[in-house]
Amino acid sequence: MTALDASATAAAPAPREQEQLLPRVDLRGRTHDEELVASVLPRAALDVSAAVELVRPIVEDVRARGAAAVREATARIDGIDAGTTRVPAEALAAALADLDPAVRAALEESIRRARLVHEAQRRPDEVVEVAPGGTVTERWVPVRRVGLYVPGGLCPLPSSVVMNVVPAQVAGVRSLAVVSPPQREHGGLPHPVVLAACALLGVEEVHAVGGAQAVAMLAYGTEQCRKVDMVTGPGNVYVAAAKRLVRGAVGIDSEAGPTEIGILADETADPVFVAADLLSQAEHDPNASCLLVSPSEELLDAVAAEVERQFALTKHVDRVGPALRSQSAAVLVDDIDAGLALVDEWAAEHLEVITRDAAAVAARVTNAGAVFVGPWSPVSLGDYLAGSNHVLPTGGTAKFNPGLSVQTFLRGIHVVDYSRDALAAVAHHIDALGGAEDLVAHVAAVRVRVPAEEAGA
Ligand SMILES: NC(=O)c1ccc[n+]([C@@H]2O[C@H](COP(=O)([O-])OP(=O)(O)OC[C@H]3O[C@@H](n4cnc5c(N)ncnc54)[C@H](O)[C@@H]3O)[C@@H](O)[C@H]2O)c1
Ligand SMILES: N[C@H](CO)Cc1c[nH]c[nH+]1
Ligand SMILES: [Zn+2]
Repeated sequence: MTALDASATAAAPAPREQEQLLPRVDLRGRTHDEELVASVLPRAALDVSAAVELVRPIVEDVRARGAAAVREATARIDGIDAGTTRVPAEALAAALADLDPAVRAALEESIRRARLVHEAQRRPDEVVEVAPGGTVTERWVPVRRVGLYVPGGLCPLPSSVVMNVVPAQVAGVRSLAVVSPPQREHGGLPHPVVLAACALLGVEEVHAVGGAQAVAMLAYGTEQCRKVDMVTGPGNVYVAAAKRLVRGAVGIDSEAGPTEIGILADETADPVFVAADLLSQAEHDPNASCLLVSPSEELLDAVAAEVERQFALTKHVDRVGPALRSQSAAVLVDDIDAGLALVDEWAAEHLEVITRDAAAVAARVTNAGAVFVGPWSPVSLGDYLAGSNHVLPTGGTAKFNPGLSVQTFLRGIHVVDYSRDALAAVAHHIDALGGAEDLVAHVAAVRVRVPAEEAGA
């Protein structure tokens, strides 16, 4: 019995038909708590936790044996055996020289808009004078060396070069290494548009390696790639699992795994737009997830018909079909408030709000990687050209993780600078707190500087 069958037995929703695209779930009259959402709205069967055990041997092998293990994993999984992962400088230059001018213009505009948004995220150092002679400065310092993952298994994503590299550069990261899966039809190098995007942004270090072996190579270093301090970027469930495994050895950004779209819509939404947006994100991965939530039965009916119609015309049916059948749903709710509670609990990577007063409804959303307001802000705009970042948390981690930003690459270091008088003014408090914790050496470290017998100390 599936989780959906079980929930149907326990209460209202009808059993899902596995063959149906975007199966319907009726949640009218139900409270949208965590348990209900987990049981009724599935995420992919192969989740990050399950994939961790699958990629652990790859990550451990790379840690132990370095470049030889990377090479063997790449040969076994990607079917490419190359002596080195490093992409030659000439290949980067050639990819840029050969880049289609229309794609170059689009990348340049995408970079320009992303820079505008990400430069606004830069934080100035804050100096706080806590007491006369006593300051604490928060100094924002970039991570020194980062590894940026650019997907390329099912389709190459040059737009993810922009989304990784722009915030890292704006943050002031000095050393960047981009990794992206080797492509058999391109001589074992990453896709030429990925290489061209790197060249356009001035990235010089690119490695032709993908999956868990790429993440492990960055995290532990090999003879061919110097260890990084942080790994960021989106990827499939194996990439997300590997990032979870290396966390601690390096920093990571959020778990930006298989794509998700949630749409909260009412009867004012155009079913053609809604269906197109669901398909647009389902085409990333058979493990992608799509959730439509509405109080309008008429809209759900119209979208169901549109999904069938557009599915018959779409290219990547091998990905869209499983995504829409296995971990997607169209959910009928009582009203927009109930819909908001549901999408907040699901915590989508992307959430579109296509309702009357969409901006006001969107302002009430608390859990989502990014929110898209009204009919003219589809997720595809954010994927490429809005200026927002498309590397976003998935699997419900939007409840506690933000998308990739300039802050991802910065650490706030507190710099404490007190004068003797400022220290003396609080020494009696340190006596009290150090005494309460029975940490006498802490108290002594202050009292050797400002003895208790001094007046005012
Ligand atoms: N959340 C986000 O911000 C975001 C953004 C863009 C893309 N994405 C997601 O990125 C993913 C891209 O996936 P992709 O597969 O096209 O490319 P990918 O580069 O993420 O993964 C490809 C690599 O996975 C490895 N791999 C494949 N099958 C494996 C297996 N069975 N065991 C171990 N390793 C295996 C291979 O080494 C391959 O090189 C999609 O899921 C997409 O939805 C997410
Ligand atoms: N929708 C993806 C994030 O989940 C990002 C992307 C890149 N290219 C197209 N789409
Ligand atoms: Zn997309």
